Amino acid sequence: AARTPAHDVLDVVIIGAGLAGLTAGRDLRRAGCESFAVLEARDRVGGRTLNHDLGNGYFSEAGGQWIGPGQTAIVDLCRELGVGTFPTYWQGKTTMLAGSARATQESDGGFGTDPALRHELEQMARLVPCGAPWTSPRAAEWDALSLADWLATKNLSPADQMSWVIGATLTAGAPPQKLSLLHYLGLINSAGCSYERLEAIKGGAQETRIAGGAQALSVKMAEDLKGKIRLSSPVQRIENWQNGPAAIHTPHGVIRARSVIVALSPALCHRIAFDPPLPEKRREMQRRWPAFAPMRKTAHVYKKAFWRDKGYNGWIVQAKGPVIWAYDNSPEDVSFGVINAFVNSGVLPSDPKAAEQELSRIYTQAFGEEALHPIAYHDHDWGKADKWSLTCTSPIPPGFLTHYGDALHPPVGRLIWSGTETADIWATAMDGAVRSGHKAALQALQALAPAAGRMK
Ligand SMILES: Cc1cc2nc3c(=O)[nH]c(=O)nc-3n(C[C@H](O)[C@H](O)[C@H](O)COP(=O)(O)OP(=O)(O)OC[C@H]3O[C@@H](n4cnc5c(N)ncnc54)[C@H](O)[C@@H]3O)c2cc1C
Repeated sequence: AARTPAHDVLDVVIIGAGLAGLTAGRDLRRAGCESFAVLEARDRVGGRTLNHDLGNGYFSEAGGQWIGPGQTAIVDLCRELGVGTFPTYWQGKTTMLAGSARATQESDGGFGTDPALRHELEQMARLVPCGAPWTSPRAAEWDALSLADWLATKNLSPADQMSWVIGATLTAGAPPQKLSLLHYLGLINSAGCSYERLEAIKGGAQETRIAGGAQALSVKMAEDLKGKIRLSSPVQRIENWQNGPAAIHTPHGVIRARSVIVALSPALCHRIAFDPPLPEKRREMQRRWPAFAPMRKTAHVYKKAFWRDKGYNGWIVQAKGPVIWAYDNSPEDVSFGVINAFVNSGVLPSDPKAAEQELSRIYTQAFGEEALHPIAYHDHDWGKADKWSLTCTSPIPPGFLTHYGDALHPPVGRLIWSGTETADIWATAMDGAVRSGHKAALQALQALAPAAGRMK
C-alpha cells in the first residue's frame, strides 16, 4: 500500500495452486498484500492431492493423503481451515500373497525392520540435516552409495528385503537400489531422526487421515482466495526475471510482477522457458531432477468394510503381482468400505474394467468372496494422466544431492523457489509443501519491504 501504484504490475505472482502456492497466497493476504495472483495450469486446485468423489460427501484420495507426528504445519492448516482429522485403520491381520500362497500376520501398525538396523540408520541420520543433506560431514561418502549398497552389508532375510522394497517405493518413490543413502538418511532426519516416524502407520507419517480428503485443504484455501486464482493458465515463459518486473507469459497473456513464487517441483520448473536463461547450475539441477516416480492408485468401494469383521486390517502385500500395497481407506464413520491400492502399473491392465476385475480376484484371495463385487471402482495413474505432476515424489539417486543440492533453495533475481521439494523439513510430503509456502511468502514480503520502506 505504501508503494506508488503501478496498475499493470503486481507485487507477487505465484505459479502453482498446490498446497505450497495456495499457502503462500494465504500468507500474503494475511500480511496485508492484496496485489498478487495465483496462476494454475490445471482446471482445478490441489496439485498432487486429488479427491475421488464417492458421493454423499465422501471421498477417496488418489494422491497425497496421510499426515503424522511432527508434521505440525499441515496440522495447523487443518485446524485453521476447520478440517478434521482421524486415525488411519491398521488394526487386524495383514495378508501376504505370493502366487496361490497366502499367509496372514497380526499387524502392529508398522512396516517393521530389524531394531539394530533401524538404530544404526537413525544414528547416521543425525549427521544429515534434512534441509541440506549435502552439507553433512559424511555427504560425499553416503551420497556415493545407494540405500541398497548399504543394506547389502546387513544380511537381510528375503522377507526383510521385500519389505524394504515396498517401504522405499512408497515413501521415496523407488526401490533401494535407485535411492541415494544420503537422501534416505535426510528423510529419516526430517522425521525427528526416527525411522518409525517416517515409515510406520502407528506413530508414523501415515498415522492420520484428513476428513473430506486432503484436496479439501486446497479447495478451502482457494475459496478464501477467490478472485486471485486463475485456473487453466499454464506459465510458459518468464522474461526479465533478473531485475524485474518479471513478465510471466500464459496462453491468456502476459502478467508483470515484482516477485515470482515458483511453487512447482524443479522438474516442472524446467518446462518453463526463462529469458535470459537461468544460472547454469540451477538449470542443470532442474533438467536432471529425478522426476520419474509416477504412481497408480486404485479404489474398490464396497457396501461394507466386511474384512474388518473377519479380523483383517485390509492390508495386502503381494510378491510379484500388481499390488504393491493395498489398505483400508474407508471413511471415518465406516458407512461403507474402501480398499485402496498402490499398484504396479506395468503389471496391471491399463483398461480400468480389466484392472478392477484382476484386483477383485486378488482381494477375494485375501478376504473371501465378498471382495469379488465392488459397487464402484476408481483408478488414477499419475504417470499417464498428469503432465502437470510428472512425479509423486522425488526418487533422488546417488550423486545427485552433493552435485546439485546447493542450487535448490537460493532465489535468483526475482524468482523465489517453493514447492515441497524445497522444504527445510518434510520435503516430499504435504507438510513440506505447506512449510515451503510459508517460507516463500516471507521471502516475497522481505523482497518487497525495501521498496515499501523507501516510500515512507
Ligand atoms: C499418489 C501420491 C501419494 C502421495 N501420498 C502422500 C501422503 O500420503 N502424504 C504426504 O504428505 N504426501 C503425499 N504425497 C505427496 C504430496 O501430495 C505432495 O508433496 C504435495 O501435494 C506437493 O504440493 P506442492 O504444492 O509442493 O506441489 P503440487 O501439488 O505438485 O502443486 C504444483 C501445482 O503447480 C501446477 N503447475 C505445474 N506446472 C505449472 C505451470 N507451468 N504453470 C502453472 N501451474 C503449473 C500443477 O498443476 C500443480 O497444481 C503423495 C503424492 C501422490 C501423487
